[in-house]
Amino acid sequence: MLLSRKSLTPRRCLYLASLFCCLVLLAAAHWWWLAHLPIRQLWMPSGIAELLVFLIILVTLVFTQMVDLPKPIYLLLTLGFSLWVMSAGVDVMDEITRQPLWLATWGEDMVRVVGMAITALGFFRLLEHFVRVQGQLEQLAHFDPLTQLGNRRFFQMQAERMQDEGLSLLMLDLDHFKAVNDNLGHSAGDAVLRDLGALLGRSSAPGYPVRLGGEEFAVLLPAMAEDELLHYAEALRLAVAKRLAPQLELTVSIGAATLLPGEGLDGLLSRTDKALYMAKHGGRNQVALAQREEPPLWRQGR
Ligand SMILES: Nc1nc2c(ncn2[C@@H]2O[C@H](COP(=O)(O)OP(=O)(O)OP(=O)(O)O)[C@@H](O)[C@H]2O)c(=O)[nH]1
Repeated sequence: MLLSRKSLTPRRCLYLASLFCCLVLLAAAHWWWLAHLPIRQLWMPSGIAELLVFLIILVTLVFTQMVDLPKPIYLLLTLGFSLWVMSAGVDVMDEITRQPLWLATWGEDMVRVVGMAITALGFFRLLEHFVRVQGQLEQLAHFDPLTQLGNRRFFQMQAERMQDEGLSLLMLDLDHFKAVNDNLGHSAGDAVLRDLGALLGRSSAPGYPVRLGGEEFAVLLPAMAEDELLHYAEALRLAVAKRLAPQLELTVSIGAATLLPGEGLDGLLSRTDKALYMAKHGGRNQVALAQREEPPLWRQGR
């Protein structure tokens, strides 16, 4: 929850209590020291409007104390609202008793201008903070933290976006990756996945490489003819065999498919997945092209 009483720490309560005391002192000063000046009516429309302004700023200040904000933003908003609420208090008092000019000028106008300026600065900082946090959330929601590639959600969004124009899909799965983890440890396995992500990022233009999960990756491509798609996938397979941790001699199996007329994304995914399965069971380190009715065409890569 945005507003939480937990944020209202004893220190913040003490601060609010001090501010309340200042406001009471301000009212008392007007009552006793300025009582000789002509008394005005608070219950005129302008008086009620000023009372409302005072209350709105006061309530906003209290709410500010109930939100967990970065400290510099919290301090700016609290200082700005405090000055502003004091000036609004002086403004309300002005409706009860006439004030000397110095008080109306310095206690009201100047303090209000400074308070509003500091509050505005606090709000700019707050907006900057929200935009930054929004970017971070977007990154977390759509990108895989290990490889920095898009994740499954990004894949789904991007595939839906490209669907109308037609699209081709490659699904890639590292061969015998478990052995890397088992022999060299999980962090070595992570490093391999990171390197594969970087390699796909460099080699997948004009496609969108994503990590679907584990050691399974995909590349979304604009629709390609079968020959072209095979050629592209083959180049990617060779790039992995040649450049991904050469000392480990890692390879990748690839399933490839192009969206057929009237076919949905689920159909495309299922065909590509089957083609990948066939590539694995055909001996790995190869590309298999999926077709609608017929069994996959094989392309031996060794
Ligand atoms: N280091 C690391 N390993 C992962 C991650 N996600 C999944 N794995 C590992 O990936 C391995 C996948 O193993 P398998 O499904 O047996 O596949 P494989 O060993 O590549 O064998 P084939 O796919 O049949 O060639 C498992 O050991 C998982 O623990 C990850 O984020 N980091």
